[in-house]
Amino acid sequence: MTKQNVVVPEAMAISVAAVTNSSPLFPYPPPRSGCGSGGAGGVALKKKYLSQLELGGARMNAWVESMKASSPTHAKAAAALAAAPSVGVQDEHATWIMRHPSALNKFEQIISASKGKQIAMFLDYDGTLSPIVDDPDLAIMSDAMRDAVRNLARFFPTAIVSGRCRDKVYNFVRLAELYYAGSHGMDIKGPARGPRYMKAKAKAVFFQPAGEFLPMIHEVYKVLLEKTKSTPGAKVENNKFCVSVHYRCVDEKSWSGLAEQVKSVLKEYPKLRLTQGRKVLEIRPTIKWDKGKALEFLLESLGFADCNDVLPVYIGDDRTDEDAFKVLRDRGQGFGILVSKFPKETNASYSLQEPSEVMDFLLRLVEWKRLSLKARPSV
Ligand SMILES: O=P(O)(O)OC[C@H]1O[C@H](O[C@H]2O[C@H](CO)[C@@H](O)[C@H](O)[C@H]2O)[C@H](O)[C@@H](O)[C@@H]1O
Repeated sequence: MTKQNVVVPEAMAISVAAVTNSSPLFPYPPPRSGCGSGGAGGVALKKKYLSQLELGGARMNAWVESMKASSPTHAKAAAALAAAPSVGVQDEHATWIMRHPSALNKFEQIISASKGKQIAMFLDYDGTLSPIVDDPDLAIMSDAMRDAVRNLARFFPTAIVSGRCRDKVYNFVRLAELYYAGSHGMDIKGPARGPRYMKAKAKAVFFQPAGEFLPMIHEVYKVLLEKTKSTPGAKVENNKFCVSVHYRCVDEKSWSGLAEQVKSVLKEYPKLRLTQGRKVLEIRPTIKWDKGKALEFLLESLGFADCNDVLPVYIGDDRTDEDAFKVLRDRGQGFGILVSKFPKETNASYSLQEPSEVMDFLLRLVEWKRLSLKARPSV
């Protein structure tokens, strides 16, 4: 195993929480953020765990623990919460909600922060605009959600930022007026014409920072298809600049075998790395590009580089969205909104429980904008 394709920090942090059961928070660390590492105790745990990982044998366990923890819907995680003293759990939940209040409850606060600024919307797809389902090909977005997003884009520049390849996510969303960043931001394309309200500010957008990896990703996709076909329920998805290996429908007993299969393939590709999403292993180029970088790139393309008159709002449910939440937090600009029913460590400022709440939030934004335009004195 070469160094390039080991993603110790994410897997390790997840596993520490999962293995030690030190907190009723669902194990969902923001990658590379250092946030929620648990102070000195957390560092000690990480060190201890790192040495376990270095023992080699434990490394696979770490991956499997991490895979188990990768979706808050995991039955055992839910059972663990149910078994924990309910007062403690409730306290933890209340504390978490205080730190990441509902974006619906704090709508006025969000709006008042947007005074004099153009709101720009960034939306993840799976788990945010469409509910999580077993078959990735059936993650259909409702017509009502599509209408909400269509109306949103009439007032605010709107981008979909997804781990799926751009064509696939476009086929689900089917709104030509949006910006799309597929393959975790490695394939960005804007609409033929920028939004009218952006005047001449917005530039034409097309950017593929991982172009040179295309043949390699395609090859790895084919190898993984072959390699994993002995694992019932495993599904390999070609996302153009990255590959997803789904294990949502794989028997838990086979997870470690599947992780082993994937890692044995990756040994041959030191320029690729492995990350995790919700019951999915993601294989992607080692380039320093993620949803956070895509967000910055889009803001610049929209004419908002180094300027204060924009309020970016990013809504997402997954670990990969943490890169974008962190960018907003570091810039001290705009807000991240995490979609989750359960407390998770996050760089987001606000929370929403599920896609239906995301839709309510988008509808309220549209309604607020309509009313504020109506209330404007005519010149
Ligand atoms: O960034 P996203 O738009 O959230 O994409 C992340 C991955 O989403 C999809 O997988 C997830 O949703 C599936 C459908 O609900 C679910 O079956 C799977 O378990 C989830 O991981 C998509 O299929 C992946 O390619 C994306 O990378």
